[in-house]
Amino acid sequence: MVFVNLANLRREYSDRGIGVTDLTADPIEQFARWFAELDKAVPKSDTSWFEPNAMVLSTADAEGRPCARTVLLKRFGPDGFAFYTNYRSRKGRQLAANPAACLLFPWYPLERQVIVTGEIRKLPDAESDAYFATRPRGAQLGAWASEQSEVIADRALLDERYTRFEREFPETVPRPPHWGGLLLEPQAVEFWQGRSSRLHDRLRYVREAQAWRLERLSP
Ligand SMILES: Cc1cc2nc3c(=O)[nH]c(=O)nc-3n(C[C@H](O)[C@H](O)[C@H](O)COP(=O)(O)O)c2cc1C
Ligand SMILES: Cc1ncc(COP(=O)(O)O)c(C=O)c1O
Repeated sequence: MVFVNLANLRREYSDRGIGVTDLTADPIEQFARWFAELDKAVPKSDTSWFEPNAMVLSTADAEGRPCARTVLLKRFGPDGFAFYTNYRSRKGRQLAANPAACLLFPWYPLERQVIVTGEIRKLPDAESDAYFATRPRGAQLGAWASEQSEVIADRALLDERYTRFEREFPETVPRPPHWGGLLLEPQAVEFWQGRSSRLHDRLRYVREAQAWRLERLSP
């Protein structure tokens, strides 16, 4: 039996604070600033396996049971945060029943996290088509081969399906109708900056009728 005590794993965070006046009026602009800082700060060597656009997507089923997984952010702007997936996957089915969701960006290299909550809707087919066309052929065929989130008896079945679709689509691979983009429209965006003595800064934008309200949360 394994028992591992991790109580001694502890880091003290630096005191790179954020104040209300440091932030832009619009959370998407603020997100763009932090994203640019992260991109600059993180080395792009092969040995540093860090995906700056990776985010943890949390969803819940109709009964409110939560689950989470990593997905890649593919664009963000005034309308929200977009990623691509299989609409028939577990997350796809959950979101069809309950569009409420949360995105968490674990930007530990800068002692930061950003948490976005809101509702998710499908991107227009034309946008999904355009994005799908930019993916490498292997990933395009993979989207056909994988019945994402279903139990499979054997890895070989996946490879067989891949080969079958490789033959079916010798040239252009069309986008599977069950694969495409989802957009989270933010209702609240929290920017978290680690500080000493666990007295971190947390500043949250909350959407109101005309503008965003900015509030400070206790750490
Ligand atoms: C770094 C990373 C990036 C990922 N990006 C995506 C993605 O953009 N879209 C996706 O469907 N799955 C992505 N995955 C796989 C998901 O984490 C997950 O296993 C899959 O979507 C099935 O989730 P579900 O069963 O909850 O629907 C990624 C995994 C990792 C570790
Ligand atoms: C299953 C799956 N779908 C989609 C993506 C992200 O899209 P793309 O492959 O176009 O980067 C990933 C990225 O890891 C993935 O694992």
